[in-house]
Amino acid sequence: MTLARAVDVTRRYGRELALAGVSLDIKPGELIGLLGPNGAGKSTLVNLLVGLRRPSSGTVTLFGGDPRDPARRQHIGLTPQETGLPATLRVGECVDYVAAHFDNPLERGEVLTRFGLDGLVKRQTGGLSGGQKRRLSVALAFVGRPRLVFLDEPTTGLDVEVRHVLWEAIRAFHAEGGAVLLTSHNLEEVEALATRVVVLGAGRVLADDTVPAIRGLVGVHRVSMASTPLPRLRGVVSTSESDGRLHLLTPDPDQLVRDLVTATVPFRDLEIRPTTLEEAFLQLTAA
Ligand SMILES: Nc1ncnc2c1ncn2[C@@H]1O[C@H](COP(=O)(O)OP(=O)(O)OP(=O)(O)O)[C@@H](O)[C@H]1O
Repeated sequence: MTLARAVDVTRRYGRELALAGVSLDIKPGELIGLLGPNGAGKSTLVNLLVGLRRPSSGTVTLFGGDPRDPARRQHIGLTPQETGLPATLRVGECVDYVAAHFDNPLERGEVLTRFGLDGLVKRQTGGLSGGQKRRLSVALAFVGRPRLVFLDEPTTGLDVEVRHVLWEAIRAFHAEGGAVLLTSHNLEEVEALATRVVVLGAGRVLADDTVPAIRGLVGVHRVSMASTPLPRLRGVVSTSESDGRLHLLTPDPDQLVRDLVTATVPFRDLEIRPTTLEEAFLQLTAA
């Protein structure tokens, strides 16, 4: 069963082609990280899936029907990239207002506890900090007990502590069986949360797989060491230096280590690890 589906979707804004033939299925229990550089088309894809915009061609379905049908939207939650909260409304009133749109909403107290907003129930939203406002905006997506939640850059601009509160709430929803599509520029976030990663670049899907598989697509390892300058070595695709250590990317780390030994390079503290999602992402989107 598919919760949301885009089939060969394009979307134009005038001459701008924001999506150029994108297909995506979201199934129950998935937590999908939608990654891509600025302007890749992430928000456009989210807006099509939730029925805020229509595709120029291709089809989009939500719970098997038209995403613009309010009955289909009863089962989704959404936090757009930019949200506004009525400044004079209190936090508790905001939750109650959203809850009034649903048949079986979460308890107000439960929503506030999950998102670390206890104690703010009587505070007007205009007086909240940026992090508190964002937590409330994300919390409101969960009020109607959705089956599928769309979060467009939920943690951008938040400090580590607040980000982790949101991560825990998203994880708890997912653990209870909820599905999530999350766009993010924070690769650590996608690596920490997502069961599946979709990489968009210039309006196309560049990769769609698990985090380890996306890393594997790039097929390089990072070999790091403390060392004096190195001789030329075979198979090194990039070299960088930080904190007195050299970092080499190579598809064959075993051969590289053999070559280092043969060349009697005086290395120390050798470390070999698979590519991070960030390294894979940079290579995929640079192509
Ligand atoms: N309302 C609009 N009118 C005209 N062009 C638009 C509109 N919305 C988006 N675009 C263009 O479509 C392309 C995709 O934009 P979109 O916002 O979907 O990308 P994104 O991946 O979400 O970017 P970001 O990470 O910066 O939020 C961009 O080139 C953008 O300028």
